[in-house]
Amino acid sequence: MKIVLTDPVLTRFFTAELTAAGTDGHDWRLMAGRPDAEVAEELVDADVLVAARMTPAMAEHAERLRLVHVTGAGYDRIPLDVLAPGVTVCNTFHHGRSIAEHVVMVTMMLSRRVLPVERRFRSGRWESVVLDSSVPLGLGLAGRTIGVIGLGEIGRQVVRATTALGMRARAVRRDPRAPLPADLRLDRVDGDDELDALLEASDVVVVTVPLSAATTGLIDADRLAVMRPSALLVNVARGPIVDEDALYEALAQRRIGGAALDVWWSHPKDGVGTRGHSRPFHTLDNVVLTPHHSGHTAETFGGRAADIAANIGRLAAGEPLTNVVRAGR
Ligand SMILES: NC(=O)C1=CN([C@@H]2O[C@H](COP(=O)(O)OP(=O)(O)OC[C@H]3O[C@@H](n4cnc5c(N)ncnc54)[C@H](O)[C@@H]3O)[C@@H](O)[C@H]2O)C=CC1
Ligand SMILES: O=C(O)C(=O)CO
Repeated sequence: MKIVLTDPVLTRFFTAELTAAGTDGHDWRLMAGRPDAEVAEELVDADVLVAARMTPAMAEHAERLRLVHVTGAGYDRIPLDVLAPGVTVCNTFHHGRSIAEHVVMVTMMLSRRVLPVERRFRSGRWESVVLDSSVPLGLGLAGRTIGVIGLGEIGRQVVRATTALGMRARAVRRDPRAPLPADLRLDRVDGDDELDALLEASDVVVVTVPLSAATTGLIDADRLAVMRPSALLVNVARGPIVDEDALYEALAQRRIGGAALDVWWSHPKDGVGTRGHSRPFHTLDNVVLTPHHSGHTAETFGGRAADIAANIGRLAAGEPLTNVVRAGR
């Protein structure tokens, strides 16, 4: 099979793992960082694309394609409506713990004012930041409430990690009655129509739902207005789930306590700029900003490479694939 790989992280660290595990002998084309037009040309006679993103032009001309293996969980950047009906789309997981650890880290950075304290200390000022009336006193996490929007791979690991620190957790999910693992210590699980109640009650709100028509702009000005003035918003899912202008205004006017943003409204490859945002979030001191970095660990990518290799082996052997998000007809 001809397999086109465009994911730069998998290419850098896991090419050997991908090309082993029952997939030897295939014709791998490593195209990370190459222009979209070149990738599209390479896909004309390819069997498999392993990628985080695919343009409609790539999909239009990929006539031999049988499988698009997304290298992450979200497949919002795969043009399902343009892909031929025979193409199967699979995704991968293994990121839940790494992202939950990131959520704990950035929540603590915000609640304990790590960035302003560290910046002052670097500039040679030892005196306690708490004596500066412009910097609110740090807050501990134990006993505070974390509100998790979505209870999939990430949401569940966030609940496990934060309740282990003594936080109280509540969540909204589409079907609040569906069974959940018994070890999840949740005070309350509501349907997604109870989102406002979660926002009102939470000290930390974590966004972990996929991007879809239903979740675009889910956290808008009205929803931000419901949040507590000290509340922190952590978005590790996708940028457009939160309204960019409304969030910037809420942070700049200190109507919420702070935000940790790992995901953005635009992506460098889309040609919209390299910061991922059009409002100056990088000038605010109540934010922690990371470039889609929350899942970047050896554990995440090692697990993903193994899953993708195994699925390619199954495809070659004519066996059923795992993690199918759209079955080719
Ligand atoms: N920052 C990063 O590096 C990463 C970001 N992501 C993003 O996070 C999203 C979630 O990832 P996982 O938890 O692994 O996916 P998942 O598929 O395991 O869980 C998503 C959950 O959200 C629920 N959901 C969907 N719409 C909802 C709504 N309107 N209200 C409440 N719940 C809703 C689903 O039923 C599901 O339980 C992905 O789709 C992706 O966009 C995923 C992995 C890494
Ligand atoms: O898995 C995903 O959806 C990501 O965003 C990147 O790992």
